Amino acid sequence: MSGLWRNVRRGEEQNLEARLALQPGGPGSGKGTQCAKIVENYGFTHLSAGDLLRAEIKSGSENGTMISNMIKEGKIVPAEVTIDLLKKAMIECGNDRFLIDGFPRNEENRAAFENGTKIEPEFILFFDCPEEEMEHRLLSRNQGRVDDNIETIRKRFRVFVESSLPVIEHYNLKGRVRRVNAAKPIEEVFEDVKAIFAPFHTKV
Ligand SMILES: Nc1ncnc2c1ncn2[C@@H]1O[C@H](COP(=O)(O)OP(=O)(O)O)[C@@H](O)[C@H]1O
Ligand SMILES: Nc1ccn([C@@H]2O[C@H](COP(=O)(O)OP(=O)(O)O)[C@@H](O)[C@H]2O)c(=O)n1
Ligand SMILES: [Mg+2]
Repeated sequence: MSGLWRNVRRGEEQNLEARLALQPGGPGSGKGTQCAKIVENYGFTHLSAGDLLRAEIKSGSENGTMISNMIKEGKIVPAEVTIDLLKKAMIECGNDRFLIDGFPRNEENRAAFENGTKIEPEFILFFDCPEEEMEHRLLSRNQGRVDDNIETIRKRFRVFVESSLPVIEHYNLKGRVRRVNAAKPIEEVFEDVKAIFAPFHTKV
């Protein structure tokens, strides 16, 4: 599917042919874990919105402090910042199939992305997992993340319910959501994920 990016800074337009799967599931539902397995088996490039934002903080960019504060508070970073990073990553990687993890997380993310690209996602992969299980996983993740503490985790859960679930419902009404029971062991979740990705064939 073709989309048109407008590069605001340079006043240029760039064509981007892309097929997208979006993954807005809850914090700790296993998005990153399953994306890594999908990439091993199918020809998708995994882009994690959270990883791109954390890399932007590390790079010392002018937005770094703002992004860092938002992440510590479990808040959603303004869409233009995240979309700019996604856009760059999509253009640079040269692939045309993307699995975008942790996005869109709210209505602003969704509307800005769709209006900016005119690309309709092929499907939305929704990892459904009880909060209790997600909390347990996040507290045992051990990646040194500033937001994996109980206080921020509770805020992230609230943001998920108030802002991300309505986006999933929006796509559900369009028949685009593929729900996966993410409360099972990793390999069992992947069995269900494989059934969804099977039409995209194995990586060549
Ligand atoms: N199905 C699963 N069962 C148990 N633990 C899991 C499962 N999927 C992921 N995990 C673990 O839970 C933590 C969060 O997983 P991650 O993939 O980072 O989730 P997300 O990206 O959705 O926040 C990690 O430590 C991961 O190893
Ligand atoms: N689309 C996005 C994705 C992440 N984020 C920020 O980055 C944080 C971590 O996102 P993440 O996807 O890496 O977190 P997990 O769900 O993987 O635990 C979020 O809590 C937000 O503060 C954002 O602002 N906008
Ligand atoms: Mg993640």
